[in-house]
Amino acid sequence: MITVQEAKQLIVEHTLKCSPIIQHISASHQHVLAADVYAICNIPAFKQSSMDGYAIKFSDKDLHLNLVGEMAAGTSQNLAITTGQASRTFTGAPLPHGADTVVMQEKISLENGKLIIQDNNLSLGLNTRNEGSEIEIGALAMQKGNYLTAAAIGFLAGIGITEVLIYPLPKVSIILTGKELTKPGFPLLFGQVYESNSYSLTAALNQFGITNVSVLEADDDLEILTRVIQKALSQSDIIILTGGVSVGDYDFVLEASKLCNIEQIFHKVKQKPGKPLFFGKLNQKLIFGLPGNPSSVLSCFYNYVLPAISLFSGKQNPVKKIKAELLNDYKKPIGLTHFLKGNYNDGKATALGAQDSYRLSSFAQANCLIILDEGEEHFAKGGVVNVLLIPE
Ligand SMILES: Nc1nc2c(c(=O)[nH]1)N[C@H]1C(S)=C(S)[C@@H](COP(=O)(O)OP(=O)(O)OC[C@H]3O[C@@H](n4cnc5c(N)ncnc54)[C@H](O)[C@@H]3O)O[C@H]1N2
Ligand code: MOO
Repeated sequence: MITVQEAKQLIVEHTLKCSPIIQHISASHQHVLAADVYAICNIPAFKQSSMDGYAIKFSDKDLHLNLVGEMAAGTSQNLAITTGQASRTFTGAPLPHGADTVVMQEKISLENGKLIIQDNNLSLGLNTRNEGSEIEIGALAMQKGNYLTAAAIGFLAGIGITEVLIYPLPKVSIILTGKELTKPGFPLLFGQVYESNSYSLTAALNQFGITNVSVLEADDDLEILTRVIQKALSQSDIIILTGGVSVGDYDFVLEASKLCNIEQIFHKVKQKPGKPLFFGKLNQKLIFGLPGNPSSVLSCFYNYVLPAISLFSGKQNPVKKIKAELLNDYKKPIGLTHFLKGNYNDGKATALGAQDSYRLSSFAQANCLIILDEGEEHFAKGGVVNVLLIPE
Protein backbone atom coordinates (compact mmCIF):
# COMPACT_ATOMS: atom_id res chain seq x y z
CA MET A 1 0.00 0.00 0.00
CA ILE A 2 1.32 3.45 -0.87
CA THR A 3 1.00 6.67 1.12
CA VAL A 4 -1.31 9.56 0.30
CA GLN A 5 1.70 11.65 -0.82
CA GLU A 6 2.95 8.86 -3.09
CA ALA A 7 -0.49 8.42 -4.62
CA LYS A 8 -0.82 12.15 -5.27
CA GLN A 9 2.65 12.25 -6.81
CA LEU A 10 1.86 9.33 -9.13
CA ILE A 11 -1.27 11.10 -10.34
CA VAL A 12 0.75 14.25 -11.08
CA GLU A 13 3.33 12.20 -12.99
CA HIS A 14 0.74 10.42 -15.10
CA THR A 15 -1.55 13.34 -15.92
CA LEU A 16 -0.78 15.29 -19.09
CA LYS A 17 -2.14 18.68 -19.99
CA CYS A 18 -4.62 18.32 -22.83
CA SER A 19 -3.83 19.83 -26.27
CA PRO A 20 -5.35 23.29 -26.68
CA ILE A 21 -8.31 23.96 -28.95
CA ILE A 22 -9.84 27.07 -30.49
CA GLN A 23 -13.13 27.90 -28.82
CA HIS A 24 -15.74 30.64 -29.20
CA ILE A 25 -15.59 32.91 -26.15
CA SER A 26 -19.16 32.04 -25.22
CA ALA A 27 -18.01 28.44 -24.64
CA SER A 28 -14.78 29.34 -22.88
CA HIS A 29 -16.00 30.11 -19.36
CA GLN A 30 -13.92 28.38 -16.60
CA HIS A 31 -11.20 27.40 -19.07
CA VAL A 32 -7.55 28.46 -19.08
CA LEU A 33 -6.12 30.48 -21.97
CA ALA A 34 -3.46 28.61 -23.92
CA ALA A 35 -2.14 31.62 -25.88
CA ASP A 36 -1.74 35.36 -25.33
CA VAL A 37 -4.55 37.53 -26.71
CA TYR A 38 -3.75 40.87 -28.37
CA ALA A 39 -6.12 43.78 -28.99
CA ILE A 40 -7.38 44.03 -32.56
CA CYS A 41 -8.54 47.67 -32.30
CA ASN A 42 -8.46 50.66 -30.01
CA ILE A 43 -11.11 50.52 -27.30
CA PRO A 44 -12.87 52.90 -27.04
CA ALA A 45 -12.52 53.22 -30.81
CA PHE A 46 -13.25 56.99 -30.66
CA LYS A 47 -13.27 59.76 -28.08
CA GLN A 48 -16.44 59.13 -26.11
CA SER A 49 -18.76 60.95 -23.72
CA SER A 50 -19.25 59.28 -20.34
CA MET A 51 -22.25 61.42 -19.32
CA ASP A 52 -25.50 62.75 -20.72
CA GLY A 53 -24.93 66.47 -21.27
CA TYR A 54 -23.17 68.87 -23.59
CA ALA A 55 -19.89 68.58 -25.49
CA ILE A 56 -17.84 71.77 -25.42
CA LYS A 57 -14.37 73.14 -25.83
CA PHE A 58 -12.97 73.52 -22.30
CA SER A 59 -11.60 76.96 -23.16
CA ASP A 60 -15.24 78.09 -23.76
CA LYS A 61 -16.41 77.19 -20.25
CA ASP A 62 -17.15 80.82 -19.26
CA LEU A 63 -18.95 81.76 -22.49
CA HIS A 64 -22.64 81.66 -23.31
CA LEU A 65 -22.73 78.87 -25.88
CA ASN A 66 -24.88 78.19 -28.95
CA LEU A 67 -26.36 74.71 -29.15
CA VAL A 68 -25.60 73.34 -32.61
CA GLY A 69 -27.03 69.82 -32.84
CA GLU A 70 -26.55 66.47 -31.13
CA MET A 71 -24.67 63.20 -31.46
CA ALA A 72 -26.36 60.25 -29.75
CA ALA A 73 -24.75 56.90 -28.91
CA GLY A 74 -24.54 54.82 -32.06
CA THR A 75 -24.66 57.80 -34.43
CA SER A 76 -22.70 57.49 -37.64
CA GLN A 77 -22.84 61.25 -38.17
CA ASN A 78 -19.68 63.12 -37.23
CA LEU A 79 -20.41 66.74 -36.26
CA ALA A 80 -17.87 69.44 -35.46
CA ILE A 81 -18.08 72.39 -33.07
CA THR A 82 -16.11 75.61 -33.09
CA THR A 83 -15.51 78.24 -30.43
CA GLY A 84 -18.75 79.42 -28.84
CA GLN A 85 -20.63 76.24 -29.68
CA ALA A 86 -21.88 73.22 -27.74
CA SER A 87 -23.40 69.97 -28.95
CA ARG A 88 -25.91 67.75 -27.12
CA THR A 89 -24.22 64.48 -26.16
CA PHE A 90 -25.08 61.23 -24.39
CA THR A 91 -23.24 58.52 -22.48
CA GLY A 92 -21.27 56.38 -24.91
CA ALA A 93 -21.66 58.78 -27.86
CA PRO A 94 -18.71 60.00 -29.94
CA LEU A 95 -17.62 63.54 -29.17
CA PRO A 96 -18.02 65.97 -32.05
CA HIS A 97 -14.81 67.07 -33.70
CA GLY A 98 -13.40 70.07 -31.81
CA ALA A 99 -14.98 69.15 -28.44
CA ASP A 100 -12.71 68.04 -25.59
CA THR A 101 -14.94 68.15 -22.50
CA VAL A 102 -18.49 67.20 -21.50
CA VAL A 103 -20.66 69.14 -19.04
CA MET A 104 -23.33 67.07 -17.27
CA GLN A 105 -26.83 68.23 -18.12
CA GLU A 106 -27.51 68.85 -14.41
CA LYS A 107 -24.76 71.50 -14.46
CA ILE A 108 -26.05 73.94 -17.09
CA SER A 109 -28.82 76.46 -17.46
CA LEU A 110 -30.39 77.84 -20.64
CA GLU A 111 -30.88 81.57 -20.96
CA ASN A 112 -32.33 83.07 -24.12
CA GLY A 113 -31.46 79.89 -25.96
CA LYS A 114 -27.81 80.05 -24.79
CA LEU A 115 -26.13 77.43 -22.67
CA ILE A 116 -24.45 78.64 -19.47
CA ILE A 117 -22.16 76.28 -17.54
CA GLN A 118 -22.48 76.13 -13.74
CA ASP A 119 -19.77 73.68 -12.81
CA ASN A 120 -16.89 74.93 -10.65
CA ASN A 121 -15.17 71.57 -10.87
CA LEU A 122 -15.08 71.36 -14.65
CA SER A 123 -11.64 70.42 -15.94
CA LEU A 124 -10.21 69.72 -19.39
CA GLY A 125 -11.43 66.32 -20.63
CA LEU A 126 -13.92 65.82 -17.77
CA ASN A 127 -16.64 63.25 -18.53
CA THR A 128 -14.88 61.93 -21.63
CA ARG A 129 -13.08 58.67 -22.44
CA ASN A 130 -10.03 58.77 -24.68
CA GLU A 131 -9.68 56.55 -27.73
CA GLY A 132 -7.64 53.48 -26.72
CA SER A 133 -7.90 54.25 -22.99
CA GLU A 134 -9.18 50.71 -22.21
CA ILE A 135 -6.71 49.09 -24.59
CA GLU A 136 -4.70 50.08 -27.66
CA ILE A 137 -4.55 48.08 -30.86
CA GLY A 138 -1.75 45.49 -30.67
CA ALA A 139 -1.45 45.63 -26.87
CA LEU A 140 -1.43 42.42 -24.79
CA ALA A 141 -5.04 42.05 -23.66
CA MET A 142 -4.78 38.78 -21.72
CA GLN A 143 -1.91 36.45 -20.95
CA LYS A 144 -1.64 32.73 -21.61
CA GLY A 145 -2.51 30.93 -18.37
CA ASN A 146 -5.29 33.34 -17.46
CA TYR A 147 -8.41 31.73 -16.06
CA LEU A 148 -11.51 32.78 -17.99
CA THR A 149 -13.98 34.17 -15.49
CA ALA A 150 -17.26 35.84 -16.44
CA ALA A 151 -15.49 39.21 -16.30
CA ALA A 152 -12.63 37.94 -18.49
CA ILE A 153 -15.11 36.78 -21.13
CA GLY A 154 -16.93 40.11 -20.97
CA PHE A 155 -13.62 41.95 -21.37
CA LEU A 156 -12.65 39.88 -24.42
CA ALA A 157 -16.08 40.38 -26.02
CA GLY A 158 -15.82 44.11 -25.31
CA ILE A 159 -12.58 44.38 -27.24
CA GLY A 160 -13.98 42.45 -30.19
CA ILE A 161 -12.38 39.04 -29.62
CA THR A 162 -14.57 36.11 -30.66
CA GLU A 163 -12.31 33.07 -30.44
CA VAL A 164 -9.56 32.03 -28.04
CA LEU A 165 -7.13 29.15 -27.73
CA ILE A 166 -7.93 27.29 -24.53
CA TYR A 167 -7.16 24.04 -22.74
CA PRO A 168 -10.33 21.95 -22.96
CA LEU A 169 -12.05 20.54 -19.91
CA PRO A 170 -12.22 16.76 -19.85
CA LYS A 171 -15.14 14.67 -20.98
CA VAL A 172 -16.01 12.48 -18.00
CA SER A 173 -17.83 9.18 -17.66
CA ILE A 174 -19.05 8.07 -14.26
CA ILE A 175 -19.57 4.32 -14.03
CA LEU A 176 -21.76 3.03 -11.23
CA THR A 177 -21.29 -0.51 -10.05
CA GLY A 178 -23.54 -2.36 -7.64
CA LYS A 179 -26.60 -4.55 -8.06
CA GLU A 180 -28.08 -3.03 -4.89
CA LEU A 181 -28.41 0.48 -6.31
CA THR A 182 -31.72 2.08 -7.13
CA LYS A 183 -32.58 5.62 -8.16
CA PRO A 184 -34.03 8.08 -5.65
CA GLY A 185 -37.69 8.52 -6.51
CA PHE A 186 -38.39 4.79 -6.57
CA PRO A 187 -39.50 2.77 -3.54
CA LEU A 188 -36.61 1.17 -1.69
CA LEU A 189 -37.05 -2.60 -1.80
CA PHE A 190 -35.36 -4.98 0.62
CA GLY A 191 -31.60 -4.96 0.12
CA GLN A 192 -31.60 -1.86 -2.05
CA VAL A 193 -29.59 1.30 -1.54
CA TYR A 194 -30.36 4.70 -2.99
CA GLU A 195 -27.75 5.62 -5.58
CA SER A 196 -26.13 8.93 -4.62
CA ASN A 197 -22.59 8.90 -6.03
CA SER A 198 -23.58 9.98 -9.54
CA TYR A 199 -25.45 12.94 -8.05
CA SER A 200 -22.62 14.18 -5.84
CA LEU A 201 -19.97 13.63 -8.53
CA THR A 202 -21.99 15.27 -11.30
CA ALA A 203 -22.64 18.29 -9.07
CA ALA A 204 -18.96 18.52 -8.14
CA LEU A 205 -17.89 18.24 -11.79
CA ASN A 206 -20.45 20.83 -12.91
CA GLN A 207 -19.09 23.20 -10.27
CA PHE A 208 -15.78 23.21 -12.12
CA GLY A 209 -17.36 23.79 -15.53
CA ILE A 210 -17.37 20.14 -16.57
CA THR A 211 -20.72 19.51 -18.17
CA ASN A 212 -19.81 16.74 -20.59
CA VAL A 213 -20.58 14.05 -18.02
CA SER A 214 -22.25 10.74 -18.78
CA VAL A 215 -23.42 8.33 -16.16
CA LEU A 216 -23.18 4.66 -17.09
CA GLU A 217 -24.37 1.71 -15.08
CA ALA A 218 -22.76 -1.69 -14.81
CA ASP A 219 -24.04 -4.69 -13.00
CA ASP A 220 -21.75 -6.63 -10.68
CA ASP A 221 -20.69 -8.71 -13.67
CA LEU A 222 -17.22 -8.85 -15.21
CA GLU A 223 -18.37 -9.04 -18.80
CA ILE A 224 -20.88 -6.21 -18.49
CA LEU A 225 -18.46 -4.00 -16.56
CA THR A 226 -15.72 -4.60 -19.16
CA ARG A 227 -18.09 -3.56 -21.93
CA VAL A 228 -19.18 -0.45 -20.03
CA ILE A 229 -15.56 0.58 -19.34
CA GLN A 230 -14.77 0.13 -23.04
CA LYS A 231 -17.70 2.37 -23.94
CA ALA A 232 -16.53 4.97 -21.41
CA LEU A 233 -12.98 4.82 -22.84
CA SER A 234 -14.35 5.49 -26.32
CA GLN A 235 -16.16 8.65 -25.25
CA SER A 236 -14.26 10.19 -22.32
CA ASP A 237 -10.91 11.54 -21.15
CA ILE A 238 -11.51 10.70 -17.51
CA ILE A 239 -13.43 7.73 -16.14
CA ILE A 240 -14.63 7.65 -12.57
CA LEU A 241 -15.92 4.30 -11.34
CA THR A 242 -17.60 4.03 -7.99
CA GLY A 243 -17.66 0.78 -6.05
CA GLY A 244 -16.29 -2.62 -6.94
CA VAL A 245 -12.63 -1.89 -6.12
CA SER A 246 -12.37 -3.86 -2.91
CA VAL A 247 -11.78 -7.56 -2.37
CA GLY A 248 -15.37 -8.88 -2.46
CA ASP A 249 -16.48 -11.65 -4.82
CA TYR A 250 -18.46 -9.07 -6.83
CA ASP A 251 -15.73 -6.41 -7.04
CA PHE A 252 -14.68 -6.54 -10.70
CA VAL A 253 -13.15 -3.13 -11.39
CA LEU A 254 -9.52 -4.31 -11.32
CA GLU A 255 -10.16 -7.36 -13.47
CA ALA A 256 -12.31 -5.49 -15.99
CA SER A 257 -9.70 -2.70 -16.21
CA LYS A 258 -7.05 -5.26 -17.01
CA LEU A 259 -9.23 -6.72 -19.77
CA CYS A 260 -9.52 -3.18 -21.20
CA ASN A 261 -5.68 -2.89 -21.26
CA ILE A 262 -5.74 -0.20 -18.59
CA GLU A 263 -2.36 0.06 -16.89
CA GLN A 264 -2.70 -0.07 -13.11
CA ILE A 265 -0.69 2.75 -11.56
CA PHE A 266 -1.76 2.00 -8.01
CA HIS A 267 -4.38 0.20 -5.97
CA LYS A 268 -4.87 0.88 -2.26
CA VAL A 269 -3.69 3.93 -0.40
CA LYS A 270 -2.90 4.25 3.30
CA GLN A 271 -5.97 6.38 4.00
CA LYS A 272 -9.41 6.40 5.53
CA PRO A 273 -11.81 6.75 3.89
CA GLY A 274 -11.00 5.44 0.45
CA LYS A 275 -8.38 2.80 1.18
CA PRO A 276 -9.08 0.61 -1.89
CA LEU A 277 -8.65 3.55 -4.33
CA PHE A 278 -7.57 2.45 -7.83
CA PHE A 279 -5.79 4.62 -10.39
CA GLY A 280 -5.02 3.50 -13.92
CA LYS A 281 -4.16 4.88 -17.30
CA LEU A 282 -4.72 4.04 -20.94
CA ASN A 283 -2.83 6.32 -23.33
CA GLN A 284 -3.77 9.77 -22.04
CA LYS A 285 -7.02 8.63 -20.45
CA LEU A 286 -7.21 8.48 -16.66
CA ILE A 287 -9.24 5.89 -14.79
CA PHE A 288 -10.18 6.39 -11.14
CA GLY A 289 -11.80 3.52 -9.27
CA LEU A 290 -13.30 5.17 -6.21
CA PRO A 291 -14.40 2.99 -3.30
CA GLY A 292 -18.20 2.98 -3.40
CA ASN A 293 -19.00 4.40 0.02
CA PRO A 294 -20.40 7.91 -0.63
CA SER A 295 -17.96 9.71 1.70
CA SER A 296 -15.00 7.81 0.24
CA VAL A 297 -16.13 8.89 -3.22
CA LEU A 298 -16.17 12.59 -2.39
CA SER A 299 -13.05 12.50 -0.24
CA CYS A 300 -11.15 10.81 -3.10
CA PHE A 301 -12.68 13.19 -5.63
CA TYR A 302 -11.31 16.28 -3.81
CA ASN A 303 -7.99 14.64 -2.96
CA TYR A 304 -7.17 12.96 -6.29
CA VAL A 305 -9.66 13.43 -9.12
CA LEU A 306 -10.05 17.21 -8.97
CA PRO A 307 -6.29 17.87 -8.88
CA ALA A 308 -5.91 15.60 -11.94
CA ILE A 309 -8.74 17.38 -13.77
CA SER A 310 -7.03 20.67 -12.97
CA LEU A 311 -3.69 19.48 -14.39
CA PHE A 312 -5.44 18.11 -17.47
CA SER A 313 -7.08 21.46 -18.19
CA GLY A 314 -4.18 23.73 -17.21
CA LYS A 315 -5.88 25.02 -14.07
CA GLN A 316 -4.74 25.62 -10.51
CA ASN A 317 -5.92 22.96 -8.10
CA PRO A 318 -8.96 24.57 -6.46
CA VAL A 319 -8.54 22.46 -3.31
CA LYS A 320 -6.28 24.53 -1.07
CA LYS A 321 -4.32 23.12 1.86
CA ILE A 322 -3.93 25.35 4.89
CA LYS A 323 -3.03 25.01 8.57
CA ALA A 324 -5.69 25.23 11.24
CA GLU A 325 -6.07 24.88 14.99
CA LEU A 326 -7.97 21.69 15.83
CA LEU A 327 -10.91 22.38 18.13
CA ASN A 328 -11.50 18.80 19.31
CA ASP A 329 -9.34 16.01 20.66
CA TYR A 330 -9.04 13.14 18.22
CA LYS A 331 -7.53 9.69 18.44
CA LYS A 332 -6.94 7.22 15.62
CA PRO A 333 -4.71 4.20 15.09
CA ILE A 334 -1.29 4.72 13.48
CA GLY A 335 -1.02 3.55 9.87
CA LEU A 336 -3.56 5.41 7.76
CA THR A 337 -4.01 9.09 6.98
CA HIS A 338 -7.51 10.08 8.02
CA PHE A 339 -9.56 12.70 6.21
CA LEU A 340 -12.20 13.97 8.62
CA LYS A 341 -15.27 15.84 7.52
CA GLY A 342 -14.86 19.17 9.23
CA ASN A 343 -15.86 22.74 9.58
CA TYR A 344 -13.24 25.43 9.07
CA ASN A 345 -13.71 28.96 10.28
CA ASP A 346 -11.25 31.74 10.96
CA GLY A 347 -8.15 29.55 11.36
CA LYS A 348 -9.91 26.89 13.42
CA ALA A 349 -11.20 23.48 12.38
CA THR A 350 -13.80 21.30 14.09
CA ALA A 351 -14.18 17.62 13.27
CA LEU A 352 -17.85 16.86 12.67
CA GLY A 353 -19.80 13.74 13.66
CA ALA A 354 -20.85 10.88 11.36
CA GLN A 355 -17.32 10.16 10.13
CA ASP A 356 -18.18 6.67 8.81
CA SER A 357 -17.59 6.44 5.08
CA TYR A 358 -21.13 5.29 4.30
CA ARG A 359 -22.56 8.50 5.81
CA LEU A 360 -22.85 11.82 4.03
CA SER A 361 -24.92 13.71 6.62
CA SER A 362 -21.94 15.60 8.06
CA PHE A 363 -20.23 15.92 4.65
CA ALA A 364 -23.35 17.85 3.65
CA GLN A 365 -22.43 20.41 6.36
CA ALA A 366 -18.64 20.26 5.94
CA ASN A 367 -16.46 22.87 4.27
CA CYS A 368 -13.13 21.13 4.79
CA LEU A 369 -11.36 17.81 5.21
CA ILE A 370 -9.10 17.71 8.27
CA ILE A 371 -5.96 15.70 7.55
CA LEU A 372 -4.69 13.50 10.37
CA ASP A 373 -1.30 12.14 9.32
CA GLU A 374 -0.74 8.40 9.11
CA GLY A 375 2.15 8.32 11.57
CA GLU A 376 0.33 9.97 14.46
CA GLU A 377 -2.19 8.68 16.93
CA HIS A 378 -3.23 11.54 19.22
CA PHE A 379 -4.41 14.89 17.94
CA ALA A 380 -4.91 17.24 20.85
CA LYS A 381 -7.39 20.09 20.97
CA GLY A 382 -5.44 23.28 20.23
CA GLY A 383 -2.88 21.47 18.07
CA VAL A 384 -2.13 22.46 14.48
CA VAL A 385 -3.41 20.26 11.64
CA ASN A 386 -3.52 20.52 7.87
CA VAL A 387 -6.90 21.13 6.34
CA LEU A 388 -8.14 20.85 2.75
CA LEU A 389 -10.70 23.52 1.97
CA ILE A 390 -13.58 22.18 -0.08
CA PRO A 391 -14.35 24.67 -2.85
CA GLU A 392 -17.86 26.07 -2.28
N1 LIG B 1 -12.66 -7.70 3.52
C1 LIG B 1 -12.59 -6.40 3.24
N2 LIG B 1 -13.70 -5.74 2.96
C2 LIG B 1 -13.66 -4.44 2.69
C3 LIG B 1 -12.43 -3.75 2.70
C4 LIG B 1 -11.26 -4.49 2.97
O1 LIG B 1 -10.14 -3.93 3.00
N3 LIG B 1 -11.39 -5.81 3.21
N4 LIG B 1 -12.43 -2.40 2.49
C5 LIG B 1 -13.64 -1.72 2.86
C6 LIG B 1 -13.55 -0.34 2.46
S1 LIG B 1 -12.56 0.62 3.36
C7 LIG B 1 -14.34 0.17 1.49
S2 LIG B 1 -14.31 1.85 1.17
C8 LIG B 1 -15.23 -0.62 0.69
C9 LIG B 1 -15.06 -0.32 -0.77
O2 LIG B 1 -15.68 -1.26 -1.49
P1 LIG B 1 -16.00 -1.16 -3.02
O3 LIG B 1 -15.30 -0.05 -3.66
O4 LIG B 1 -15.81 -2.48 -3.57
O5 LIG B 1 -17.48 -0.69 -3.02
P2 LIG B 1 -18.80 -1.52 -2.95
O6 LIG B 1 -18.62 -2.70 -2.11
O7 LIG B 1 -19.32 -1.69 -4.30
O8 LIG B 1 -19.68 -0.46 -2.18
C10 LIG B 1 -19.36 0.00 -0.93
C11 LIG B 1 -20.57 0.66 -0.30
O9 LIG B 1 -20.95 1.78 -1.04
C12 LIG B 1 -22.29 1.69 -1.50
N5 LIG B 1 -22.39 2.28 -2.83
C13 LIG B 1 -21.77 1.82 -3.94
N6 LIG B 1 -22.10 2.60 -4.98
C14 LIG B 1 -22.94 3.53 -4.52
C15 LIG B 1 -23.63 4.61 -5.13
N7 LIG B 1 -23.50 4.86 -6.43
N8 LIG B 1 -24.41 5.38 -4.35
C16 LIG B 1 -24.54 5.14 -3.04
N9 LIG B 1 -23.91 4.13 -2.40
C17 LIG B 1 -23.15 3.33 -3.14
C18 LIG B 1 -22.55 0.21 -1.51
O10 LIG B 1 -23.91 -0.08 -1.47
C19 LIG B 1 -21.78 -0.24 -0.30
O11 LIG B 1 -22.50 -0.01 0.86
O12 LIG B 1 -14.99 -1.99 0.89
C20 LIG B 1 -14.88 -2.36 2.28
N10 LIG B 1 -14.81 -3.76 2.40
O1 MOO C 1 -12.10 3.39 2.86
MO1 MOO C 1 -13.54 2.88 3.25
O2 MOO C 1 -13.96 4.30 2.48
O3 MOO C 1 -13.00 3.37 4.87
O4 MOO C 1 -14.98 2.74 3.99
